[in-house]
This record gives sequence, structure tokens and C-alpha cells, in this order.
Amino acid sequence: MYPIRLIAIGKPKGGPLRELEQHYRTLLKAYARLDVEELAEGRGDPARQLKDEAERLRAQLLTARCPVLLSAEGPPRTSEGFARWLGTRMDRGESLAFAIGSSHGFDPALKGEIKEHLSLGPMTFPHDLSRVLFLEQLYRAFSILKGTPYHK
Ligand SMILES: C[S@@+](CC[C@H](N)C(=O)[O-])C[C@H]1O[C@@H](n2cnc3c(N)ncnc32)[C@H](O)[C@@H]1O
Repeated sequence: MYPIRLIAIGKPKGGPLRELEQHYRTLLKAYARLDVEELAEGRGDPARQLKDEAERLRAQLLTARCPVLLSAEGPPRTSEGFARWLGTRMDRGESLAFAIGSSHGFDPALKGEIKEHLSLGPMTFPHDLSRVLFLEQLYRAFSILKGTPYHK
């Protein structure tokens, strides 16, 4: 099982999105050892909040060989393209850590420091929906790499 970390600012509310997240986390157990870490939102005005979150995100993300920020501004990628990207990193044995930001996104300085940005599309989604979409795409990527019928 390949270890993959997902670091998210804020806790998702209960309800259908939480259930859907659990659904994909269960499916992913066939392919990956997924570790989801939730960090509290920063305090203060938005700029202060983002700096506070960035400090804690750096401590978590920079331990990985390949840290990735989920951001609508990232380069567009197809599911097949993401699967190839994932497969290459796994072949190299790179540790992977993905981060989902808070309601204000990420501190601009952190965005400059982390080179890999992954977009789920050019529109902006709430963070708990982004978690579900990312986990589905991660599961789809593994399905593509393994050639299972999930991805048609
Ligand atoms: C409500 S959004 C933040 C919106 C904020 N204005 C921004 O500029 O990022 C919360 C988080 O969800 C994730 N997110 C939202 N839409 C996304 C997308 N299309 N692709 C990748 N991640 C996305 C990002 O990690 C973002 O920081």
C-alpha cells in the first residue's frame, strides 16, 4: 500500500459529504495507506490567518518529497494525466502530501514555495467538497493505473 497524506485545514461538517468521503476512503484502502490530517483554521484577519495556517502546513508538507497544494489555479490536468503523474511519483518512491486550504485558500508565500499545484477544475469548490472530489480522483487514478473497469 502506497502511503499518501492529505492535510486539510478545517474539519468537514457531518452529513452526505462526510459519508461520501468515508466511501472513497474505504475504496482507497485497496491501493493506498491514506492518512488524513486536519489542522485548525488560523485566527485573526485573513492575512494573519493564512500566515498562521502556512506555518503549520509547512511543518507537515515539507517533510514530504513531493508536497502538493490543491488549488483551482493549478494547471488543468485530465484524470489520465493525474494517474500518469501519480504513477511516476510512486515509481520513484516519492512521499506524497496533498493539502487543501481554508476558506481563504493558501498564503501567497506558501503558494510560491510549493511548486506542485493540483487543480480539480477552474471553478472554486468548498473545502469539504474538494476533499471528496480529490479522493474520488485519487481512487480513479489508481483504477486507471491498475486497469480496473471503474474508469471508462
Ligand atoms: C473555498 S476554497 C478557497 C477559496 C479561496 N478563495 C482560494 O483562493 O483558494 C477551499 C480550498 O478548497 C480547495 N479547492 C477549491 N476549489 C478547488 C479546485 N477547483 N481545485 C483544487 N482545489 C480546490 C483548495 O485547496 C482551497 O484552498
